[in-house]
Amino acid sequence: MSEFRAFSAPGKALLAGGYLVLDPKYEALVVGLSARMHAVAYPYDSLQEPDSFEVRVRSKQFNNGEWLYRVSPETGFVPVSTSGSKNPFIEKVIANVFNYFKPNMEDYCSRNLFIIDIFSDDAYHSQEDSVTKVHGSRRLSFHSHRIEEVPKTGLGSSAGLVTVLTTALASFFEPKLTNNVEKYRNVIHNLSQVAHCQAQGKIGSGFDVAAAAYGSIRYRRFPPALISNLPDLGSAVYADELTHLVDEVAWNITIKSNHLPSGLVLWMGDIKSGSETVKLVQKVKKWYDSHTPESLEVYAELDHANSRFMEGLSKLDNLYESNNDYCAEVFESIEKNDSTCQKYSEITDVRDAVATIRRCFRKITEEAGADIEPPVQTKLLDDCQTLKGVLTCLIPGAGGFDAIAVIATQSVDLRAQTAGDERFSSVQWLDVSQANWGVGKEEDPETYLDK
Ligand SMILES: Nc1ncnc2c1ncn2[C@@H]1O[C@H](COP(=O)(O)OP(=O)(O)O)[C@@H](O)[C@H]1O
Ligand SMILES: C[C@@](O)(CCOP(=O)(O)OP(=O)(O)O)CC(=O)O
Repeated sequence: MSEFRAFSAPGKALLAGGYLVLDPKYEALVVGLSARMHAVAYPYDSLQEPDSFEVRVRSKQFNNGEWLYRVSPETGFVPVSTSGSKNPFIEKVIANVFNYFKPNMEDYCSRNLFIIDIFSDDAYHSQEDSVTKVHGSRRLSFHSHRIEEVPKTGLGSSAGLVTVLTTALASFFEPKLTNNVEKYRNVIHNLSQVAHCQAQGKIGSGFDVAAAAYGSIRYRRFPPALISNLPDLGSAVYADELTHLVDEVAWNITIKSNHLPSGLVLWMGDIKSGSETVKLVQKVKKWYDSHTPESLEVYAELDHANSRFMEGLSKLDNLYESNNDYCAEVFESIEKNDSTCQKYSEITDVRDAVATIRRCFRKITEEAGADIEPPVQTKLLDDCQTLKGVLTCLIPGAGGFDAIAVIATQSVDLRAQTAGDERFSSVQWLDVSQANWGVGKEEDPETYLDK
């Protein structure tokens, strides 16, 4: 592939299945978000030295946002940084894409320099200390700090980066990929899961990478051993083992396309407080292991409530598609958010399921000492629940202090409804909503190019 091409991958919000999704027994609901990570691949260029590849990844929105890595067949495509700065996510993507495609130097001797630009939409990061500039024909935020120093909003920037960079890098080796990402989606997903786990140094559930690859989905995880059993990068068998895992091994993963009800919109509130997911996961695991069989019962209740939540959303989606008089009554009731809501099981089923989920998470919060739904978030969610147009609201993902997710009717404007209301002073509503499609080609790559 020799012309400019661009790709993007969505962010994520885990709406049901936090913690349980770490166990393949349980299914989760993760929604793709309109905030996307973008990658622009430039035509091949050539290095003076014909015995290795150089991959240059530039993130111009961030200070020192450039990473140069050299790889060669002789060293098992182990990336060597030639720019001084390192980015583990970029490094592992390069390592795995090259080990999967195993290019030989003869085929690429005059096209062994790959240049890729990365862009991230505003919602992924705090906009403090940034300026908005027109780049190409896009308005982007440019930060005065390094990417590692810019506060995040937890929308899955690393999962989106790994997935979109895997896609862009693979497009240098597979010419047909650019115009048919769908055909290579599974390969992109598998390579991205491996790279993301290796870069993070841990094997999470992978829901975030799955959402970046496939969009809004119902998700059941892959067995961690698939990745932990891989040999060390650089070993003589790594490339073959990786290819076997990506192409031939059954991952036993569940990825079912899903979406929020058409008549409803997802609002994400950023609370500008941090949450340490790794520490929360450790505390919950310790609680789970030390409180059996009660903890198993809590998980079973959570799983049942998660399923009822997902089914309730599907029922509302079908109702909205029916577009009949009863549908109008139900959605008008959500708009009013008054006592009439009690008349409609389509509303009460979803709210009862979320109430059970929240109650179980508060129980774990108390018993495990893990702030999944701490009291300040309970108060905020209870206040959100009273707002016009709100169907339900919850703490996404691992929970904590940093975010809330609200599902509301299309016409509602939570910014206007909460402006000046002290109860919501800690909330910054992100300019993001649900977007159901995964990694894909962008039709207008020239819009990323600064003339
Ligand atoms: N636009 C970007 N350019 C380069 N690296 C990025 C970019 N966005 C995210 N990253 C990488 O991902 C890391 C953040 O990943 P992580 O801590 O998992 O946050 P998140 O929850 O947003 O995925 C950053 O420190 C950086 O290494
Ligand atoms: C606890 C989890 O099940 C979900 C964490 O969801 P978040 O969306 O909170 O994840 P981060 O963005 O990494 O903080 C861990 C997992 O599934 O890997």
